[in-house]
Amino acid sequence: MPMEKPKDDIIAAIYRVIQERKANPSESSYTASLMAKGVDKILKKVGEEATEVVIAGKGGKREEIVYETADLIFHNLVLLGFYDIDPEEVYAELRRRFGISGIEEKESRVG
Ligand SMILES: N=c1c2ncn([C@@H]3O[C@H](COP(=O)(O)OP(=O)(O)OP(=O)(O)O)[C@@H](O)[C@H]3O)c2ncn1[C@@H]1O[C@H](COP(=O)(O)O)[C@@H](O)[C@H]1O
Repeated sequence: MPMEKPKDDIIAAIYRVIQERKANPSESSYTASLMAKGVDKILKKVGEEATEVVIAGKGGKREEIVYETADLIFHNLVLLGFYDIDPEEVYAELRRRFGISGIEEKESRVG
């Protein structure tokens, strides 16, 4: 039976599926196969997908930028899943930065 499409936080929903695939791997799961290959394979995919975002960005086609960005976000979520880092931790970091100018933040860094 196909999974019901989540109506709210798609990132949280995908992360839950990733954690479920990690805990209960099956042969039909791409996520499980990636996890089984280890972190270097996940990192390779993140690198490839990031490069594809760059190529799509150069091409300027909205549809391709959206498609490749979705691939990159998904593979980033697999990396977070590998280390059991909940996307909420990334949201919290983004919330902490909210309203702080990037230039100001860089100047305030020590070292
Ligand atoms: N969002 C995604 C998602 N985005 C991309 N992909 C897969 O990522 C892969 C990347 O494609 P590529 O052509 O770059 O890679 P490839 O050639 O297949 O792989 P390599 O040979 O490079 O290892 C494809 O198999 C895509 O289907 C995804 N696979 C899964 N999800 C989500 O994860 C859920 C669980 O998926 P399974 O683990 O497969 O059940 C799904 O319901 C989706 O919500």
